[in-house]
Amino acid sequence: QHYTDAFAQVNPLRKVPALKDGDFTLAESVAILLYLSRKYKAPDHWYPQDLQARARVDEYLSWQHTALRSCCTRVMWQKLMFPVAMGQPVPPETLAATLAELDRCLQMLEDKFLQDQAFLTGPHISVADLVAITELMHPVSAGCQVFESRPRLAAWRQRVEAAVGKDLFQEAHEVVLKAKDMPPVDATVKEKLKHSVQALLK
Ligand SMILES: N[C@@H](CCC(=O)N[C@@H](CS)C(=O)NCC(=O)O)C(=O)O
Repeated sequence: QHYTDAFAQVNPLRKVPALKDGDFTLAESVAILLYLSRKYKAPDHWYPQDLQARARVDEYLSWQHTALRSCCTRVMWQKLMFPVAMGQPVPPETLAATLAELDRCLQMLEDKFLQDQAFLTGPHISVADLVAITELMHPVSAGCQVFESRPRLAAWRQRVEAAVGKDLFQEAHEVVLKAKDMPPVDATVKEKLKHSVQALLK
C-alpha cells in the first residue's frame, strides 16, 4: 500500500507512519507524535513545557533515531524478517555483530537515560518512553531476551505498561509481536521492498 500513488500523496517518502489531518500531511514518527501531543494539548508530562525537561525529551528523541531505533530495526530484520518473511538467509557473523550492538545500545539506554529514574527523562512518563518501548518490542518480537537480564529495564517496562494501561499497551504492540507468524511475502512485494531493506543487512 505504501507504494501506491494515493499513499505518495500523503507521504512522498513512501514510509509509515504518515499523518493526514484535513489538508495537512506529515511524515516522520517523532514529528507526528509531537504534532498530536500539541494538537490535543496532551498532559504536560508527555512533552513538558519546562525548558530543560523538554530538552531531556528532545535529547532522547534525537539519540534514539540513529542508536536504539536503528539497531532494534536491524535485529528484527536480520533475525526474523529476512530469514522468515523474505526467505533470505543472514550471515551469522552479521547477526552476531548486530546483537552485540543492541547490547551496547541497551546499556547506554540504562546508563545514560534511565539511570535510577522512574522513566527515561525523569520521574514522569513522556513521549520518550513511548518511542523507546515500541522500538524495544521489535527485538522482543524476533525472540531476543531484552529485559530478562536487565532488572532496571524490566522494572521500567512494567511502569510504562502500568502508566498507559495494560490493554492499550497490548494493542499498541499486537502487530509487531505477531510478525513471527506472518506468511512469506510474495515475489512482487519482495521486489518492491528489496531496495529499501538491503541497508538493514549491514
Ligand atoms: N524516520 C522514519 C522512518 C520510517 C520507516 O522507515 N518506516 C518503515 C516501517 S517502520 C517503513 O515504512 N518501511 C517500508 C519501506 O521502507 O518500504 C520515521 O521515524 O517515521
